[in-house]
Amino acid sequence: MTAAARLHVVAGILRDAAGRVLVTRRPAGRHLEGLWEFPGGKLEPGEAPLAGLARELAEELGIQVREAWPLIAVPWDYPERRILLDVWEVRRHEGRPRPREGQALAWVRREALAGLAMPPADRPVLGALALPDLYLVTPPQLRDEAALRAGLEKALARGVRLVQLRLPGAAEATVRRLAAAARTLCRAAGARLLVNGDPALAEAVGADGVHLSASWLRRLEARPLPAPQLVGASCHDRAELARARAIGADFAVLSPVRPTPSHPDAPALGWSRFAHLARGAGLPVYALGGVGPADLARARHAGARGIAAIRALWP
Ligand SMILES: Nc1nc2c([nH]c(=O)n2[C@@H]2O[C@H](COP(=O)(O)OP(=O)(O)OP(=O)(O)O)[C@@H](O)[C@H]2O)c(=O)[nH]1
Ligand SMILES: [Mg+2]
Repeated sequence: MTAAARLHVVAGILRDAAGRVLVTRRPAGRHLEGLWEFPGGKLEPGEAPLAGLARELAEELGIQVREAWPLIAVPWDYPERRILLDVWEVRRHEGRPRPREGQALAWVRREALAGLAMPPADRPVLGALALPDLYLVTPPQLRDEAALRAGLEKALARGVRLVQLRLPGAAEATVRRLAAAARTLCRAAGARLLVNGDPALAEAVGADGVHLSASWLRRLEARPLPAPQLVGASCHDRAELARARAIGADFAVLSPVRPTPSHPDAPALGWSRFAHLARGAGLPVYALGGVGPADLARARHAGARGIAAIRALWP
């Protein structure tokens, strides 16, 4: 069966002023009855996803969607049906959500969603929601511990919550020393630290996970570290994204979106190619390569989970 044969389901993430997320409970007598879900439903034939989302949320909640961007599209096979769960974050809407179909409705803190009984297809959606918008990658030539501390402290103070320590060509002792320093700072700020390279080394230094280079990604048959440790992967094309999803990576970084001084010869994807690849990836994708925080809205409309950067995020 091809992707086109899947039942295309659109669902929306709505937040209240306190940042809590809206979930509704599937009524008795329907598929997966009694489970909590994100409001939404099946697309009608020929309907565009955003139009379908607006229709479903008007029908179920009585609200008007004004702006939304894609979060993640999860292909999922239930024994009785195959779906593409296409989840959007609603940025702006009008009206206060009311249960128009007799369904129970609850606003839940993002951290508490994992404790709800939700359909299994929603697991990757919770993973995407738990990731931050910005992903800092440390500068490749960095070897000095004081410089690392100074840069990291500033970046963390500015709100960075996910950091990749990337030290290409560094000796293992250097990786261990710098990772220990970075780990202390990241922990104190509530940020997660991933180490680029060998998963065993990332685990040994007490990082929160590993970031796989494309060559590590090629070598692995399965996810190298169990959850809740994070596994990220560097990807440049559709095949690498498919591999990242196949081994169960938590997210991918897709590059280069734009030409960068560090990789002047690598052909840039551009936003439309990025959007095309990110859309079908089935896992959260960060945009990397000549992008910065100023590109966040554009990246999110193109289906990115967020932006990853060295220069634009390193103070
Ligand atoms: N809306 C929504 N549907 C989900 C989620 N997760 C998930 O697996 N689904 C599945 O996607 C499909 C949603 O379509 P729907 O809401 O129109 O469900 P339905 O078949 O009960 O509707 P119907 O009674 O009108 O035919 C169902 O199979 C549902 O189990 C989710 O978070 N939100
Ligand atoms: Mg529905």
